[in-house]
Amino acid sequence: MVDFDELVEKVITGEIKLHQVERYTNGDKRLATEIRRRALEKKFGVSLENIGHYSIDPERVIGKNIENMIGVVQIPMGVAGPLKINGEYVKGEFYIPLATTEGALVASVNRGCSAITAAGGVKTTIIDDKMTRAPLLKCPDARRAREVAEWVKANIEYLQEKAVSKVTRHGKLRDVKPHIVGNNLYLRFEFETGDAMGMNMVTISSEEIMNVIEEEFPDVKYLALSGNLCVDKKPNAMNFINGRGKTVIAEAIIPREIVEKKLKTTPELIAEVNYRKNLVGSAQAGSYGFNAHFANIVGAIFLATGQDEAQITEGSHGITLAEVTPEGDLYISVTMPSLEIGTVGGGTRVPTQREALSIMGVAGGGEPPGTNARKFAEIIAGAVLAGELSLLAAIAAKHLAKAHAELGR
Ligand SMILES: CC(C)(COP(=O)([O-])OP(=O)([O-])OC[C@H]1O[C@@H](n2cnc3c(N)ncnc32)[C@H](O)[C@@H]1OP(=O)([O-])[O-])[C@@H](O)C(=O)NCCC(=O)NCCSC(=O)C[C@@](C)(O)CC(=O)[O-]
Ligand SMILES: NC(=O)C1=CN([C@@H]2O[C@H](COP(=O)(O)OP(=O)(O)OC[C@H]3O[C@@H](n4cnc5c(N)ncnc54)[C@H](OP(=O)(O)O)[C@@H]3O)[C@@H](O)[C@H]2O)C=CC1
Repeated sequence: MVDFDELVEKVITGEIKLHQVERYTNGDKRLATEIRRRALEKKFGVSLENIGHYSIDPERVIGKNIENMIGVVQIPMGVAGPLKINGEYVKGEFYIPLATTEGALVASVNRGCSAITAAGGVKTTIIDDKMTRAPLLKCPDARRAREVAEWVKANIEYLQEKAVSKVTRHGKLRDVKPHIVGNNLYLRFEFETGDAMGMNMVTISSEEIMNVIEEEFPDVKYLALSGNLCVDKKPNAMNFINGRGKTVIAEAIIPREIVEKKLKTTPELIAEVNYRKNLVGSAQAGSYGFNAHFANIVGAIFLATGQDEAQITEGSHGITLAEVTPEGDLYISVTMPSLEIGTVGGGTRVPTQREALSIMGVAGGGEPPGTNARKFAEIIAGAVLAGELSLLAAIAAKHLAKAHAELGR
C-alpha cells in the first residue's frame, strides 16, 4: 500500500530523489508523476493544476520519451490549408497542424496556402536523404588518420554487415565523409534511416562501427561518439552545404492577379524585399537563414508532430528565392538543406503528436520504408513556402505590424 502524502514529504526533503519515486509506487508511473508534481506544489507553494491535466499515459512515455515526469505543457494547435502539393511522394491537398502561441502565424501560413493552392499548387523535390553521425578518433598522426579513413571508405559494406545490421533493420550505412584535423579523424557517417529521423539508430550503429575500427587499428583511440561534425542541434555551415536529414526544395509560380488580390502587393515588391532582406540582409548578419521565418513553420510543425525540437535549429537553415517571371508572375522557392524529421520513433509515438501526423496521412512507417518521412518532408517544405510567401507579402505591403497588432496582442 502506497502512502501518497508520506512519499510527497520524502520527495520534498530529498530523502527520495525525483527519479526514484517509481521504486516506491510499485512501478506505477502515473502515481509517481502525481507525487512529483504534488511535491513541487507543496515545496514552492504553487498550483500546477493545468500541468496536471493530460490524456497522455505516463506508462507509455516515461522511460522512452521523458524522465521525472510531472505532467504536460499544452500549446494551442491550429491548422492551415488546404495546400495543394505536387510532390514526388505526395500529391493532393493537405492540412498542416501548427502548434504555436504566436498570433498571426497560422493565419499567415493559411494565407500562403490559399494563394499557392489557387495558383495550382507547390512543386516539391527531395534532393537528398541521409542522417549523419561523426565519431572522433585520436590517431598517432595525420598520416595514420588518412590510412584509417581510406580503410573505412573501402569497407562500407563490411561495416554495414559486421556492425550496423547487428543493431537495426532499417538503418543502412551508405557512405562516409572523413575530415582530418591534425591527429584527429572525424568520420562523418551517412545512413539511410527509413521513416525514422534516425539519431538513436545512427548513434547506436556508430558505436558498433567504432568497436570494429578499434579492433582493426589498436593504435587509434576512439574518443567521442559525436565529434561535432555530425552536426546535430547547432547552427553550422556543414549541414547547410552538405545537407542532413532531408534536403528538400519547394517551388511555386503565383500569377500576378493572385499576388495582387490575395497578398495585397506585387511580384516586383516581393522579389525586391526578398533580395534586400533575405539575401543581402542575411549576408550582412552572417546568418544561415537566408529566409524570413523558416523557424516559425518548422518549429510549429515539429512541436505538433513530435519531432526533436532542438533540430529546429538546422531546420531553420535555408534560402528563399523570389523572382518576377518573364510573364510578370512571381516565382518563389524555399531550399531547405537540413530537415531532420521522422514519422516513426521518438516523439512521434506520443498519441497527440501521432494524431497530428495522421491529419497529413503520414503517421507511422511507409511502404516501402522511408516514403512516409519523405512525404512529410515535402508537406513541411510546402508549408514553409506558404509562410515565406505570406510574410514577405505582408512586409512588402507594410502589413506586418498591423497584422500582429490585430492578431497577436
Ligand atoms: C495576417 C494576414 C494573413 C492577414 O492578411 P490579409 O491579406 O489582410 O487577410 P484577408 O482577410 O484578406 O485574407 C486573406 C487570406 O489570409 C488568410 N487569413 C486571414 N486572416 C486569417 C485568420 N484570422 N485565420 C486564418 N486565416 C486567415 C486566409 O487564407 C485568407 O484567404 P481565404 O482563405 O479566406 O481565401 C497577413 O497580414 C499576414 O500574413 N501577415 C504576416 C504575419 C506573419 O507571417 N507572421 C509570422 C510571424 S513574423 C516573425 O515571427 C518573424 C519575423 C518577422 O520577425 C522575421 C523577420 O525578421 O522577417
Ligand atoms: N542518441 C542520440 O545521440 C540522439 C537521440 N535523439 C533522439 O532520438 C530519437 C529518434 O531516434 P530514431 O533513431 O529516429 O528513433 P528510434 O530510436 O525510436 O528508432 C526507430 C525505431 O523504429 C523502428 N522502425 C519501425 N519501422 C520503421 C521504419 N519504417 N523506418 C525506420 N525505422 C522503423 C526501428 O527499428 P530498426 O532499428 O530495427 O530498423 C527503430 O527501432 C528522438 O527521441 C530524438 O530526440 C536525438 C539526438 C541525438
